[in-house]
Amino acid sequence: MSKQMSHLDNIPSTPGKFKMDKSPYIHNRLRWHSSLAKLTFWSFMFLGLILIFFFRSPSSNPLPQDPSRRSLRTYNWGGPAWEKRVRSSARIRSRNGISVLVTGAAGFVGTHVSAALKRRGDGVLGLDNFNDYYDPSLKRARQALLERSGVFIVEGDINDSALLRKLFEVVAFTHVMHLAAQAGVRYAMENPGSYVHSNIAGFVNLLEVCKSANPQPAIVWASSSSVYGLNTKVPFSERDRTDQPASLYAATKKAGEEIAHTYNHIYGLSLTGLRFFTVYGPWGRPDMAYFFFTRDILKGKSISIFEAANHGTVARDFTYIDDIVKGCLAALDTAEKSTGSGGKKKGPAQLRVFNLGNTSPVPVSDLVSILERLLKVNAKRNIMKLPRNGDVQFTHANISLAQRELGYKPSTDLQTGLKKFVRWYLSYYSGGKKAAG
Ligand SMILES: O=C(O)[C@H]1O[C@H](OP(=O)(O)OP(=O)(O)OC[C@H]2O[C@@H](n3ccc(=O)[nH]c3=O)[C@H](O)[C@@H]2O)[C@H](O)[C@@H](O)[C@H]1O
Repeated sequence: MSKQMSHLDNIPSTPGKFKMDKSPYIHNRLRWHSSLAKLTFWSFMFLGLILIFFFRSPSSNPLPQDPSRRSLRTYNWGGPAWEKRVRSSARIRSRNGISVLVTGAAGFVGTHVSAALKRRGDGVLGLDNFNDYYDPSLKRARQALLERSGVFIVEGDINDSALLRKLFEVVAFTHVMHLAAQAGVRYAMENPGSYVHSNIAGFVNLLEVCKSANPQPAIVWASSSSVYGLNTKVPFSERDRTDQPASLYAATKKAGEEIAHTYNHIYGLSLTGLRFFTVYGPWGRPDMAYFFFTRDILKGKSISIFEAANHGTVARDFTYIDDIVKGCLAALDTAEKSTGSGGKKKGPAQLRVFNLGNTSPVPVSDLVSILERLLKVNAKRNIMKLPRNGDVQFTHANISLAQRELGYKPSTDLQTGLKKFVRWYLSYYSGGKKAAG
């Protein structure tokens, strides 16, 4: 040890100043003491700086940035007043009505579906964790909208088994409309954990509680067009292969479909997966292209429009929210009862998957042209190669199965749907509200 010390000590700090002392041992000891004092001083300074940084850092906020950590937030639920609100919101107010737990109720599709169910007299209880994947104030505004129509949204996470069990204790839900998920194709590369947390762990947790509920509810849930991945056969049919996902988001939705199969097979849960195709409309998601293109065109910022190799067109089967809502309600109305009870299967149960698309793909550049006309502003177009981050070149739904079984018949073209979106956007973000992001 001392050998090593003197060796380190003898290395000159400044070249040319090296001089051997007559008493190297004493000299080295003095230098060692002063180094130790310096080291202690700087260590304290460093520690102090770390502490200051830690306490001032935004990551010590109660709402951290990482969604998987965000969902570890504790929520306040329970108590007689809370139970009363839950019961009242879930109370059926029409003959033959159903009582539905809607997860992700403050989300885009969740808000529209909850409002539609409530309008026709069904009992609706919302559940949402209000995470900040995108502007939470938009979720709060949707919550306020639902509140006015008598829908209560419980604040909590689908990973919280105690909360879910409590909800089923208070209300014997006939159906669950499961729309809570980590959405977005490209964000999966930034935060893969949040997809596993919500789309896989959260879904399994929900199914675990549903399988043990008595009676078991029938479950309709959001899968995605992205499960078709690299499939090139068009239009995409439910019979086509879905084993080549192009993003982790798609892989977690595909996993969800397999998990649904398992719970149907073992526990007799009635399960219907809906493969949504790029849903858009008023109260939409700010992370989606039509939404942030609108914001950026209005701000005069350039937008990136993706194109495939050799100037290939990138297109989406954009589907208007009202059509999707009709598909969701039809799926709930045609869902058969689950067959199990007390966690045991009593007989075979219904297992379905449907495409809910518009069956009329539109190139992204045409979407931009429509927005330009509606906004009366020319977009600053920046044509870019389709990045390799999960995007696929095109989507196109074959909807004949949904047509046959659900009476699903989309009726809104992109021009009409975007007109409604733009009208909402302009009114929502006027009056002091700022565009998200
Ligand atoms: O159907 C689904 O299951 C998914 O639909 C949606 O995914 P996508 O179809 O990828 O929608 P979205 O991001 O709006 O991009 C639209 C188009 O704009 C192109 N695009 C995108 C961004 C950009 O900067 N430039 C661009 O050209 C882009 O290449 C694409 O062609 C949902 O977000 C997703 O959660 C999931 O529900």
